[in-house]
Amino acid sequence: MLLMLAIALLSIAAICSRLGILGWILNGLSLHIRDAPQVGGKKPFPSGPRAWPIIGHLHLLAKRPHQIIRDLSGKYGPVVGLQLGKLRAIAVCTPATAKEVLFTHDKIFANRPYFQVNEQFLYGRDTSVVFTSLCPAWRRNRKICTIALVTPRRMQQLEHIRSEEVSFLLREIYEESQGGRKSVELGRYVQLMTARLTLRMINSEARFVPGIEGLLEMIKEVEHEFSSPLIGDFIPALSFLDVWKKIRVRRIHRRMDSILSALIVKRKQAMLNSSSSSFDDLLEVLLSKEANQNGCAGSAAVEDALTVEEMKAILLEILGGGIITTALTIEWGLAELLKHPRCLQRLRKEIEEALPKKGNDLIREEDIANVDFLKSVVKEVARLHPAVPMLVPRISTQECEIGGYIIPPQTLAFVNVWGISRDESVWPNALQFLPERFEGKDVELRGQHFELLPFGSGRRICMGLPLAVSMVGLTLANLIHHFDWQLPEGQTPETLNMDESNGLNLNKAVLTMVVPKPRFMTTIANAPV
Ligand code: HEM
Repeated sequence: MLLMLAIALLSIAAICSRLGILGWILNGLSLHIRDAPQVGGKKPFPSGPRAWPIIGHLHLLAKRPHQIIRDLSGKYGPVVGLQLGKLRAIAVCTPATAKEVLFTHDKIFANRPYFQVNEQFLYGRDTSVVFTSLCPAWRRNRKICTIALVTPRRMQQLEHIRSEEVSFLLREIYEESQGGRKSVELGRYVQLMTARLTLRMINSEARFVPGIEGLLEMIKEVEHEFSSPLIGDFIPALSFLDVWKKIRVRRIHRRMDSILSALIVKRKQAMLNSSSSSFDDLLEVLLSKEANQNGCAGSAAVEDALTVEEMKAILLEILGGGIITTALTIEWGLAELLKHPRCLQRLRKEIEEALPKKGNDLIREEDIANVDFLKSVVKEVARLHPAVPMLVPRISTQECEIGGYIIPPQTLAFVNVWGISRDESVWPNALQFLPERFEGKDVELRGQHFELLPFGSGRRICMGLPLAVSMVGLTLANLIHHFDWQLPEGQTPETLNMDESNGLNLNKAVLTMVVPKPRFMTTIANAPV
């Protein structure tokens, strides 16, 4: 995981300590990052736990770092200081310090750190959105994607795709469970749905493209590699340990590249063949900005033109950024509702009361726009199970002050939104699933409330937020309206496993197996394929 380095070094350490050598040396050499004396009332750098020689705290990030950082913050306070090989880092763990990073010093922390894996997957530096530094290319790419995918107007235009995909999900679950006779792995079908949806927004012709399972698996492989930077990024002298990972990344990248290249070539051909038709998707928008030999795109300025590599990098990030995160949130959401049948019943009742004609039709977004309890459920799921628990890391460009500490430039910053959500002093009964806590409260997911930040905040806030929130609400509403959910034999709501597994995203450790008993046979049987 995050650091193969830690594993490699720990294995070396394990072997050596068996020989009785290294354990002794490391123990003697380990450092404590301590509060240095205050200068003018400010403290130079936040304290942290003992750092190992060379690797510092890299080993702490190897497994569920958000949990480890939360525990450390209990001991070291709202800002934990870390040393990750050659890089200094802070992890902020309270709404006030998160606000300082994401709002007060938004511009200073609006850059992403550079890792070699990103450069390899994304065809160079600053080619896309998520891992691009704060530069004109980032602004341009983010604007292109926002306009093509998630402005209010675009959300409205693409509503039919979201509905069709939810409808298809209902039918697929129905069929796979043989009409409610056997259990299904919910997360898998939800991931396939979000994958199909994203692919259709990128390529409107992709509706019946086979091989979505293969693409999903590849995206998971890409994400897995992204989640563990190379050792050389932190300790250049040890970059020889990266050799296998580099080979693996090159292989996956080549496979992914051939898919993206084929997509672009096919579309260019289709655009040549049909001068009039409009594809109305992200691919079309990107290709309309393709740079010609002079580096321009039609009449657009040079800086507005995109190279083919930039297009592929953007496509890869949109595929990688939205599919798993949205699916995980839906899966955690249904699992919480199954664990809390009272909430499920209340939600079902309030949805049904809001429907224009009760019965078996697919629920549309407009039907549930005013169901406040659904909004509360979505917020509560995102609070307890933020799919990206420590946001995407930022890096500072100037010296600034966080939590009374002076933070030098080039410091990595993690915002532990998972930890903030589970802090009893911020959220009473923090570990309980209580959607009611949002009733009558003006707390939204859009990054203005620093106690609730599953999508981040500031200029680097999640670009896909409106899409993600709509899909989570729409899917949960339809799943509980169209099915009665039973747990497989021997399981009860109380024993439903809610453990987290390891990884960049907040995956469930144990698959959610459920038996969906259809409530209205006709809708599901007639759902479009
Ligand atoms: C429940 C689903 C999702 C969650 C929890 C989520 C979460 C996040 C988080 C935490 C960030 C980093 C924010 C920060 O650094 O402050 C982010 C960035 C981003 N997300 Fe999402 N995301 C989700 C869905 C999506 C979807 C559906 C898309 C695209 C269609 C998307 C596209 C992006 C992009 C492009 C960025 C980079 C923004 C930038 O750096 O300027 N996300 N997301």
